[in-house]
Amino acid sequence: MELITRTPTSTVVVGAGLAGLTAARRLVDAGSEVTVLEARDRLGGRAHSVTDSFAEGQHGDLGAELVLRHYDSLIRTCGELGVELSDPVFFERPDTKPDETSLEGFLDEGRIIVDGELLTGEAFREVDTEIRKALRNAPLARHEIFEQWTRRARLSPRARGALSGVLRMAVQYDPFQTDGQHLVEGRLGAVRRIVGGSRRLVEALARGIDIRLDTPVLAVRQSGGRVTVETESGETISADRVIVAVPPFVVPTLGFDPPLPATRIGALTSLQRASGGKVIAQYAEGDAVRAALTRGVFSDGPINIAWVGNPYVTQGPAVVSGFLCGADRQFLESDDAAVAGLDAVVETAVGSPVTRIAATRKDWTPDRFALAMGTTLPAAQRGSLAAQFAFPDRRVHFAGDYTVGRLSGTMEAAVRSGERAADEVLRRPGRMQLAEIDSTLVRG
Ligand SMILES: Cc1cc2nc3c(=O)[nH]c(=O)nc-3n(C[C@H](O)[C@H](O)[C@H](O)COP(=O)(O)OP(=O)(O)OC[C@H]3O[C@@H](n4cnc5c(N)ncnc54)[C@H](O)[C@@H]3O)c2cc1C
Repeated sequence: MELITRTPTSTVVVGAGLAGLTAARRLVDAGSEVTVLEARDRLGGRAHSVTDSFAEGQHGDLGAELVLRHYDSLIRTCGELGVELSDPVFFERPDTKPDETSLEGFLDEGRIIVDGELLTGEAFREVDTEIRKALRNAPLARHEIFEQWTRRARLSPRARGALSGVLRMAVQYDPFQTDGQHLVEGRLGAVRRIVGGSRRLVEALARGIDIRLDTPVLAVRQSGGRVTVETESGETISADRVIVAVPPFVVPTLGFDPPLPATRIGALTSLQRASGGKVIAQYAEGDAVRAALTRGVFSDGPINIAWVGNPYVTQGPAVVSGFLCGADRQFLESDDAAVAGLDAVVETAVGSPVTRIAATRKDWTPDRFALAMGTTLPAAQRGSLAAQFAFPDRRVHFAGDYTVGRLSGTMEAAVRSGERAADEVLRRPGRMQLAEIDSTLVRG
């Protein structure tokens, strides 16, 4: 049953990441009046491409980069906006068999570094055989923590080391925090990039939208059928609806009046944080680096994986992205340690010294507008958690990569959530489901 109501005409979107920009784009395209308030002096949030110090106009992505084959909404959006995607690269072995787990798909000669040694020949075969035997004889139980499984299955330190890099490909947690389910379900498959960096999508989404940068939001207040957003500088902006599209760990830093329900706060504060970020460097020996690292090289060190960030560039220097994730604060906090760590991974993979042209690094954990790289919702509860996070609170809607179940913590989740939040605002113009009446009209 539906009730005829006034069509919402104005919306404030808080946060100009992929979720907020997707929502704003959809609303503007539907003829709505939209204002986006963004805390930073730039767009994109955790989709952040940088070019400044790199030679030959190359870029690096300090945040989101890999576009997976099942990113349907993102791939469609790129198509609609004329944003080019690269050809795919396989990180897993392209010949991975249907009955192999994604973890087995990553077991590949010459692509895993343990204790500073690239596993090739007999050394690789030993580790490969041991891991496959362990998976067969003591299969990972559903939701068993990865570290627990390596002990139950009596893996040698070398095999554990090999897998500690591989497992952080799936989620950026430490082995003692990673649900083994993430490693056995699904496949990464072919991986594409946004040509020119994630900023190309960000710029295309933002075109023609009223966006105010350097405008951190302090509080969101609902009363009298309107929502008022208060900024840190004391400005207030009223609208029919608000879409809050900030990262999950930032939501508890905003004031909500009336306060958010206890269940939502409880769920938000229980989320696991993926700490860390990326170190990116450009190397002069482009061909050698491309040959060794285009499909990614795993390591048991703090840089768990490094890959060529611009594989569609086939000449000149190569840009390499290294993931810095986990609890090793020394690496997360020091430019020198992070860059030296990436150099070591690249040199080991290439097998000879390399010349670094430029480098940059970002740790997202202390960044007050992110407070982490992100989160992957726990496999066992992701459906219920995502439903809770996505549920509107009267006139306040929520978007962001944590409000989508299976793909939480990805660009695809951010885009899908933005579309969903915009549709909530636009839905059935002038009509409201009976179930929403209490929350949006009676209590609002
Ligand atoms: C290092 C790293 C690598 C990644 N790699 C990949 C990858 O390869 N593939 C992939 O799919 N995903 C990847 N991700 C995840 C991806 O970046 C995110 O899932 C996605 O960008 C999240 O978009 P979002 O809009 O939900 O959040 P965000 O991008 O974080 O956007 C939220 C916005 O809200 C703003 N904001 C925060 N607080 C306030 C406030 N008080 N007032 C106003 N604005 C505020 C922020 O500044 C930000 O712009 C990676 C992330 C990181 C950090």
